[in-house]
Amino acid sequence: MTTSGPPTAAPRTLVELRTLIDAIDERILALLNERARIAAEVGEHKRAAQPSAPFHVPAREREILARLEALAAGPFPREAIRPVFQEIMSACLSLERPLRVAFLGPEGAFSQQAVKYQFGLSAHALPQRSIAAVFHAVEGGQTDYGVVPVESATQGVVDPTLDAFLESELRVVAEILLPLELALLVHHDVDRAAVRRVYAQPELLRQCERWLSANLPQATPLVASSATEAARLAREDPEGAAIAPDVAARLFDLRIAAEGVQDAGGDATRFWVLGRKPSTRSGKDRTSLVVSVKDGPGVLLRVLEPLARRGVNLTRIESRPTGRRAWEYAFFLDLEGHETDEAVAAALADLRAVSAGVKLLGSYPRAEPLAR
Ligand SMILES: O=C(O)C(=O)C[C@]1(C(=O)O)C=C[C@@H](O)C=C1
Repeated sequence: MTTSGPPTAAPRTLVELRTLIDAIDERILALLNERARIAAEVGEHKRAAQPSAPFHVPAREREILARLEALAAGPFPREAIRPVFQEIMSACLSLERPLRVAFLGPEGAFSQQAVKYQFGLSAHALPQRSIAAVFHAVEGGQTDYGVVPVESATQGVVDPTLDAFLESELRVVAEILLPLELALLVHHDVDRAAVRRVYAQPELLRQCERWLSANLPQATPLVASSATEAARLAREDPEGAAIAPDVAARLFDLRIAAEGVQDAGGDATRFWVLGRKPSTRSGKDRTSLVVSVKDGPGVLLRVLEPLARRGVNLTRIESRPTGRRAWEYAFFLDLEGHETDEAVAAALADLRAVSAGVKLLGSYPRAEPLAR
């Protein structure tokens, strides 16, 4: 039997398809240049109209990202929209005035990954020696923002961050949740089988135990003080390797021999972004605060009761001595909602009435954990 009908188009060849992609990329690039010219003009406008107006406008960026994600119709993956446009906005902003962000160094530390994730590659990330130094850089205006860990897989709750807040007027303006992504870093010319020693920070070593015994049974694990120190030690040991974030490979001229070497999934590090001005309401916010109380019977109840009464959801509570007065304790709380929400504002007023003091650390958009 013969079939008749319109001839079906022959599938396009690989060369044809790549030629089409080249032409589309050129159109995208032309559009990016057009966007960048407009952003530079926005910058001139800000400089002329209101010299003190912020160049970085997180609320506008969130609005752009939310609008584009809502428009997602595929096949371009929805989850790729945020990183692509975050990078575009970071690059456009660098034409207005590059953002300066202090982070807990050294170069290659997890906090630097958090800076890259939140502010894009065009931001100037400036490493600081301590959490206190990050606070000082933002307080003194040397940087626009600071990024510090607040709960980490390696340290649990990061005490110096919470303690620094007791003495600072800075605000938490955003939170960042990064999955713990660890890599095995080796020398360029060395095969994984030739590794004799693996350097790692103790908690990171614990997180990779099963992977190491299955994949590098011949290597002796050795403890380092940090992930970057592990990479430095591996660099100096011809038969050494390190467990570290992959960014450390470039900094220490090592090769990524394996990625995702941690055993358990879903472990995330939480960072706070410090700023000088409060963050505006996004509708999906978290509020962090410190409540100081004199020790005595029922103190915890006194702190929790106003929240329960106002229907405010508590997502975390930590207690520690304030170090200022004997038997004075500080409770660090995370609540759902923004400080300007009616229920949260009422609960804060109630807390002020029943405690020795309430210090608001900030209300900021809640971050969802990133998919691996
Ligand atoms: O709308 C602005 O105020 C801009 O500066 C433009 C722009 C963007 O690229 O869209 C850049 C940086 C700001 O953080 C927000 C948005």
